[in-house]
Amino acid sequence: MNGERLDRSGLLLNVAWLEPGTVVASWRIGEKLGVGGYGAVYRAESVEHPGTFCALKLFLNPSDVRAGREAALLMDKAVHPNVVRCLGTGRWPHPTRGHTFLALELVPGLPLHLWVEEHNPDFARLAYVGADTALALGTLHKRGVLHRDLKPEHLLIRETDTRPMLVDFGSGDYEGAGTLTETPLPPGTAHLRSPEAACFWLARENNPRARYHYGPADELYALGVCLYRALTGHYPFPPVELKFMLYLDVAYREPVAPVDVNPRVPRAFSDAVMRLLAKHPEARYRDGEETHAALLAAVTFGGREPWEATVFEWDETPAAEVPEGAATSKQSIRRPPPPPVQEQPPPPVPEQPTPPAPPPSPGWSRRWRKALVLGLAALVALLAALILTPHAGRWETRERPAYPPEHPTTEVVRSHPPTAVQEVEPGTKAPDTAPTAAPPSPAGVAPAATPPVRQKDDASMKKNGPGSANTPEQRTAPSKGVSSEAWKQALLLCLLQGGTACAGAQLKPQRGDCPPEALAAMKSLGIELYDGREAWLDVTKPWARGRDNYKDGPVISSLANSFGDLPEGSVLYGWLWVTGNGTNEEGRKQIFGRWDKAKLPDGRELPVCFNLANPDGAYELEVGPPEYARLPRRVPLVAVKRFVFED
Ligand SMILES: Nc1ncnc2c1ncn2[C@@H]1O[C@H](COP(=O)(O)OP(=O)(O)OP(=O)(O)O)[C@@H](O)[C@H]1O
Repeated sequence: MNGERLDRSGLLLNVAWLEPGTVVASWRIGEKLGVGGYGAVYRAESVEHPGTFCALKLFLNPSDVRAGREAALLMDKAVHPNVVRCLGTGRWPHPTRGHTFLALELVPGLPLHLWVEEHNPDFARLAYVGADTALALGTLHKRGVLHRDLKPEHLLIRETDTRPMLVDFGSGDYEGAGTLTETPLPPGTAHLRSPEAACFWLARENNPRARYHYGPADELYALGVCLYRALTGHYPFPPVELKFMLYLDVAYREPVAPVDVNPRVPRAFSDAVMRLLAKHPEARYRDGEETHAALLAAVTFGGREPWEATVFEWDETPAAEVPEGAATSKQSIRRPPPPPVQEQPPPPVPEQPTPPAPPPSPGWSRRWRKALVLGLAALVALLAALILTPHAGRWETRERPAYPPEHPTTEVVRSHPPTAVQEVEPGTKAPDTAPTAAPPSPAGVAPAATPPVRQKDDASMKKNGPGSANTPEQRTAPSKGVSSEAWKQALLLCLLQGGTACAGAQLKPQRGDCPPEALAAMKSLGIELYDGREAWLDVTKPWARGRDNYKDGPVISSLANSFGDLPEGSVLYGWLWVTGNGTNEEGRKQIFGRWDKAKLPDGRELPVCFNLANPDGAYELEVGPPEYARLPRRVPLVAVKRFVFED
């Protein structure tokens, strides 16, 4: 059938319903392979070269800008053995006003989730699929290409060799590409959004100017969701939930570990997926390459038996039900029940000394209250799990502004290489040698401040012996139910991940010199020592109005005004010590805080040494309960050359 006869304008055709035999350019339409929100995909045969097939994707809307974007990516920037190739493109039925079509390499096979449920592969095969996908994503990311809509439906497993093939780059992004949406989040699928994206949306849903910057860490999270779905037959959080509730879950609720949904899953596989699903991007694998290596290592060193098992149990149809004449019984998988909704401990919400600010609208008020209660519930419950030991300390002594020489002559002892420059002063108690819980740092950037020292070993860290649970990749996921052990592990995880919504163990700030790299970085940024600015204390609590409660632990802040060449909005990574620091001479409660890394809006990361303090070095704090501090949203900070605390 000729397209011109179907619609002369070439604009009003419903290309999702083309009859088999319709000729589109030089391709004859066959069976429909799929219809998505933007395009219909058909198996098509070349008219000129019978026996040559392609997957012909026709965009439903002739003026859809995704078409050009997908063609540009598939024919140039995203060319990769794990990405479907584009053989040609054009418009139909009108050569300029018609629907854009892409002739794509035909991938005979099934999307990831259906492939697993149809073929029930062994775990090793699935891990290789995950590893290959991670490596492909890593390569694309290095080229500045992001898929942005990674989901099981867009990961086809090629029938012939089980190679994972990425399809649908219509939402993809690359350097110089324009924006596709006028909403805070870029195009994508709700249940594959990362926690940081969900958090961004929760805070800025109604802000027409807010734009989330989607990055490789979001994509690694989405890969984690795809693998979770493959391993368990379910998503970490039910996609059917209302978007608001789903985003709350994604942002703040720990998913049940795959091994706790499907006990057949090898522990190391489950842990790797949980690491991809970490709430904090820096607790995930650094990139696709690291994810690839981790998955391969898990298979290689994991012992053959668990990896040779099939993902699901086979559910044999009883012989009596096999239709007469059938050669064998039809096998299907037995899918485990969905992840149990993790019980949360009752929220012992502390009294609010200050009345909350008036809400913008009744609807919002209810939402934010719910978010706040959920967040506080998690926070208080997690904190209750650890025994805290108080520690006394004092604010840094101020010195005259002067940059020390690039390489200070002071003798320094690197007691926690490579994370700190720590000065041990005569008569000072040596730092605890217990495992440290430093905020994660990117490779090559040494945090300026000495990592906090745990005063008490966490039981969950000791339990499994050396090397078993003190890094995110080694942690044991919380089991079903809410044993205090599970919460302790969750707490430890949160600490390592840098989630400020999580409570912290009692940690001790240590004195130490600001590392030369940080001093040099601050100098190069034109930041004067002891000069100060302000920061929005907690970017992960966007709903916080007025003051909010803080426990010991990592904090992610953003610069409220430019500081030298450090632009406003730069992200600051730091740590708060709010408990057990005693009171100052006026009886005010003392807290410590410092930031040791800044991430600029252009993605550069630089070590810094910023102290939480106003220019006088003393922080005004309301007197409050001993175990937390009520801190304002906006706090002062000051550039320092040493962190000095008295024991
Ligand atoms: N090259 C291909 N080979 C085989 N099947 C394909 C190919 N490309 C796409 N498909 C099938 O067609 C479906 C729809 O394709 P695609 O996702 O590109 O369309 P879309 O309208 O952009 O979808 P979405 O709404 O998910 O964005 C896919 O999920 C897949 O099952």
